[in-house]
Amino acid sequence: MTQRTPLMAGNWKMNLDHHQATHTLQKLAWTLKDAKHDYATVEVAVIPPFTDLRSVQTLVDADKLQIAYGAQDLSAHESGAYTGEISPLFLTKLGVTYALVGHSERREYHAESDQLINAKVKSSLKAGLVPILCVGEDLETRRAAAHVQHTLLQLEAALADVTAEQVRTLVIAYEPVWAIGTGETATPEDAQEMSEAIRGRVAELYDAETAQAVRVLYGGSVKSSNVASIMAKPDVDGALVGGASLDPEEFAKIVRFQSHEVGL
Ligand SMILES: O=C(CO)COP(=O)(O)O
Repeated sequence: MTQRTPLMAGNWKMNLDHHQATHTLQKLAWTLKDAKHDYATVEVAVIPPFTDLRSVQTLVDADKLQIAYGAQDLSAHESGAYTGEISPLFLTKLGVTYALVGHSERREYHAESDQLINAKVKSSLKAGLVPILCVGEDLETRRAAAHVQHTLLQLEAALADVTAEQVRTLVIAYEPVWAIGTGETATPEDAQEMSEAIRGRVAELYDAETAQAVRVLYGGSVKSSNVASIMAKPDVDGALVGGASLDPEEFAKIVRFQSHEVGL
């Protein structure tokens, strides 16, 4: 069985300018250093706004930080007349590791279709970025008990023409829309049900080895007080954290969930 390294990724959304980003990242790095955090046991990533990425890169390089960083979105195209878009190649040039693809806020406010999300998954993989593919249902869909079917359809559409080899490197984030920024968290059982279903569908679409390699994160109101019980579930490999990742001490506690068994 493949050993999957847990990943804690902080999605800053449209918060923190490049000065604030530097301070926040510095504080996160110091807090984790003080706690003697072993990055080989739990990987850490921050996902700042585009305008912060160069400053983040400079700090990571200068202080030789082991914290990875990602982009919140990217273009499906490499270059050309696409005003306002960011090429995946520009991101790799900045040392970016991850790219969020299909976050629910992009799906909702920018009407991103499954087809576009599939194109972005492929453009990030082509550029050598690791997509963090976001899937998840809204409240209405959950109330209708159609959440598993809905989320797996999003998954399948996003993975069209993506090879098993590529999927093994992928991160999938299950983010139920009703739990994002609401303080409402899915139960650990909800997170496990969907993570297991996602892994099961990857096994059907590809093979068991691929399904064992892919990392599945949970996202939606994750805090230091609820992360440990969610991480205790066998198919949950980490968290995509919004609001709580803006506070470096709180985010460090989330990263260090193994050292404080809160909520278990
Ligand atoms: O959307 C999220 C992360 O991408 C979750 O946000 P919150 O942790 O603020 O609910």
